[in-house]
Amino acid sequence: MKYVIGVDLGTSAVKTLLVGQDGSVKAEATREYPLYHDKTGWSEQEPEDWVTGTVESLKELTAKAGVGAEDIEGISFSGQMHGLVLLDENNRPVRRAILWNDTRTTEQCREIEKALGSKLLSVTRNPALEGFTLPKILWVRQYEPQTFEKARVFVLPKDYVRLRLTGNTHMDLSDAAGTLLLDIASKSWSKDVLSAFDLPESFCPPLVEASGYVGTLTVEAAESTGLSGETKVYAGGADNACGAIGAGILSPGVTLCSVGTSGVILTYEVDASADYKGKVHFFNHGKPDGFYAMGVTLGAGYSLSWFRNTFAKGESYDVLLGGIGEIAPGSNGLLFTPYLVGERTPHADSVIRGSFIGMDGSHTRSHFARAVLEGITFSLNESVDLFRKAGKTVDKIVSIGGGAKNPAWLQMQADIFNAEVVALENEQGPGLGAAMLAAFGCGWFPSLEACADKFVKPARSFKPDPEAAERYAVLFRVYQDVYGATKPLNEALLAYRK
Ligand SMILES: Nc1ncnc2c1ncn2[C@@H]1O[C@H](COP(=O)(O)OP(=O)(O)O)[C@@H](O)[C@H]1O
Ligand SMILES: O=C(CO)[C@@H](O)[C@H](O)COP(=O)(O)O
Repeated sequence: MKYVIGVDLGTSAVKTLLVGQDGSVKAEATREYPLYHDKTGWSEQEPEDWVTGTVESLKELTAKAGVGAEDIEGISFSGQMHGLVLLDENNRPVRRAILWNDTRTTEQCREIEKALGSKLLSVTRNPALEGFTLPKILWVRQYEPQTFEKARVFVLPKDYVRLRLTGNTHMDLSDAAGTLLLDIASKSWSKDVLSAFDLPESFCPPLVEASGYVGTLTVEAAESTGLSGETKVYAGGADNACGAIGAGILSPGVTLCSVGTSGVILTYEVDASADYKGKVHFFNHGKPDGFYAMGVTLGAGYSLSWFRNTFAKGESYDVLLGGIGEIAPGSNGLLFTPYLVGERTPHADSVIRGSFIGMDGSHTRSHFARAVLEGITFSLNESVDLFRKAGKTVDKIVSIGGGAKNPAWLQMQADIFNAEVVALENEQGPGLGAAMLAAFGCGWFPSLEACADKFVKPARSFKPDPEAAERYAVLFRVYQDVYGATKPLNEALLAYRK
């Protein structure tokens, strides 16, 4: 049998999947890497850590798969979006990458709004948010001019890893869509945006489709990963575009819920005509000519990993969450908002922070753990609510990402979203989506849809429990009030953050 590899360069770790022509996952490997928060609101990673992690993970994957290197035909990538990697004339990073969940750029966002006016939404189809790439470029130019002086081109996280494996620089459209530099509808770098900020077109890498062929592995990359130098490399896409592909969301109808470090509610859009007035993100899909709209919770899986690392260091998620099934919906009056790094949808707010409301002496660690999951899911439900109010039917949701590993959380999602939630055989949607881009690129299937018929394998379905859904519908309104009530308090606390 022939195989392809999907590499998912996430925020917490890189995950690699070896997938056979029949869609079966033959082997998996993963490597974690650190996240640096040197100041409040800052979030950075070392691009070299991504490369080392990817190479080691691929090496483990090829070693344990027991498959001949010549049988692995293609490889593609899924990557955390928006992260700025500035490269010098020798393609070396000039500083650490500034990530999607870094919110230092509020000042630059206001500058972008002022300079572009209505073009911001009509061309880039998105508002200026701290997490996007252009504000980060402007921040480095303003605050680190000597560093910026060395930069010749910018790329996004997975593009840097692919560059190191192939020697070639590219960016795919689905990831370019999250930079605020792309004309989304015409699929080209926007001359208007580039000239407004005096950036040369050479600062942007050549654009390709997510399934576009971009070369083969270098001799060194083949040697260090155990792959063949003949393995074909396909560009890959933004992790949410790949998550959508890996969940089979290639036409309207089914919605995606992804809980990785961030959390996402995503719907397919057939063309660029939908107008959400900037309330949700609007990006190019990894399927050629497709689009998607999505709401984002900045600290979804991150809230749970923070909770575990702070209060149950070294414990597995399964042990930490073991007791939540015995607690009724509502966590005995304990409510959590997951604003640990600020929020995006529906409140684009870099100052807001999280809270536990309603603590009393009866609450155990399991109540807190359940409240964290409920708060994350309520935040995602704000996006579900927004799509429903915009006229979309949200009655079936495919759930992927690390958060989809826990069945109690999947049931909670069904109850809070009041929709059927479907989990797949393998929760690694973005990695599978990347493998599908390689399979499609290799010509195994005439379309991504045909590939999805074979590769996307629904495993379990969770239906809303009417009583729990009703209880949550009432509590959701209380959750929604917490933002407004805690906003002035957080603004007052800002002076105390380092
Ligand atoms: N067994 C589990 N049960 C519940 N949640 C989990 C489990 N394992 C991981 N997670 C959640 O998934 C997150 C990681 O998801 P992942 O999709 O790997 O993220 P990323 O792509 O951002 O690296 C963790 O931060 C955690 O919140
Ligand atoms: O910023 C966004 C989307 O706009 C995030 O969804 C990132 O793409 C990171 O994803 P994960 O690491 O959580 O998968």
